[in-house]
Amino acid sequence: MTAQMETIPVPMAPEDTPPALALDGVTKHYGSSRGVDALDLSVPAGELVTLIGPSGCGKSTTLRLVAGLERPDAGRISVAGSVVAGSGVFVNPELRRVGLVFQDHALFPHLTVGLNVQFGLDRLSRADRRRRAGELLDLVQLAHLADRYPHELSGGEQQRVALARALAPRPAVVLLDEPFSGLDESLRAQVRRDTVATLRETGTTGVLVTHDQTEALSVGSRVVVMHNGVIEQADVPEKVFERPATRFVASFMGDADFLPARVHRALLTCEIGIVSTVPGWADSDVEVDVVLRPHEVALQADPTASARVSAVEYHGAFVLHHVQLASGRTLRSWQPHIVRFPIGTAVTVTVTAGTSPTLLIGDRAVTTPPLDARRAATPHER
Ligand SMILES: Nc1ncnc2c1ncn2[C@@H]1O[C@H](COP(=O)(O)OP(=O)(O)OP(=O)(O)O)[C@@H](O)[C@H]1O
Repeated sequence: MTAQMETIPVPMAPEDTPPALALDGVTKHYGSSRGVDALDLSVPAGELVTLIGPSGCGKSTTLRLVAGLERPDAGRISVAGSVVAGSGVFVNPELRRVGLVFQDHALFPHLTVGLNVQFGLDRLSRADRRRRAGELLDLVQLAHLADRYPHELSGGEQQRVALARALAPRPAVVLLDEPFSGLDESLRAQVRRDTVATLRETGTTGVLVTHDQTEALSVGSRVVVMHNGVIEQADVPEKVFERPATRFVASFMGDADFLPARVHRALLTCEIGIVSTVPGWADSDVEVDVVLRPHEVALQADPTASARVSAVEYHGAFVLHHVQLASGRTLRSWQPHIVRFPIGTAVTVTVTAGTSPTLLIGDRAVTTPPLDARRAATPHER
């Protein structure tokens, strides 16, 4: 039988549906320390956004502001079209239609699984509470554990209960703060798949905070990269990885090396030679930095080459080679597990065919030549 990949369709909201979550110039400072600054973000209904950035970049502050655990200094937050903070409004957390799932699950230890899931449903009748909790426990396949207490569950089961509890009141948006980081590696991938499937199945809008680049890229229909309290880039995963908007995003989302380079007559060259053509840059002569990722860098043993393998890291399926160029700069190259050049091997370094790398001027990516880089092509170049 042929294996088939199952794709889960993302529910599309009607065009006139307001975003499930909108942040408009949201700012929060703690004394002289910047929590977040002028955040703008719109999350359409049904979308699962991942929020990633280094420690202290403002991820938790963003979630806390949306949940109503902090008040913004400026800006406005709307949930499903209603302002919940800003413009003189502050809606209390329990009235915001925002669900929360934390890393430590934060289940009530003295309540059974069933009662944990019923917790936020106090406006329903007792019978309706039980029915709704039952539906959610069915959804996360834990109905048989409804009478257990949290300490009688595995970490993965506790995480599913926390998700069921967050979804039970039909929130407009669920915030998930590193929900898988307390789970061991073997369980993590399965719980992650189950969680994403549950969110998709229920058409729930989610904002998931993670430290893990692979998780951010594989789970999010959009990835929001934060740095120093601001959003550096918010885009589909392919764009964030393949077309990073800034030097920071290029280096934070995956491995990246940077080499000084020049675009001259639409040819991108750097220390390793011609890298690619750059359509649209025919009239430019400009210094840039080129971003090269290890999977784009090819190596070939060549005793006459000036580059040397300086370190080799075995990663199982692939072997990461560090190569020192004549200038002393280093590039990295992924090789399949059967290729392992000994340290000191002289190698020719090229860029794999079809690569069109990101170019940076200063810390920003550029796709068109800067105006002052246009030059009058000399007659013999025409
Ligand atoms: N209650 C607070 N008082 C003072 N400063 C705070 C407070 N909460 C957060 N900060 C500061 O705001 C900035 C953003 O913190 P935040 O917790 O949002 O970062 P984070 O991206 O969630 O980090 P981590 O990944 O480590 O959890 C940091 O500089 C932090 O020190």
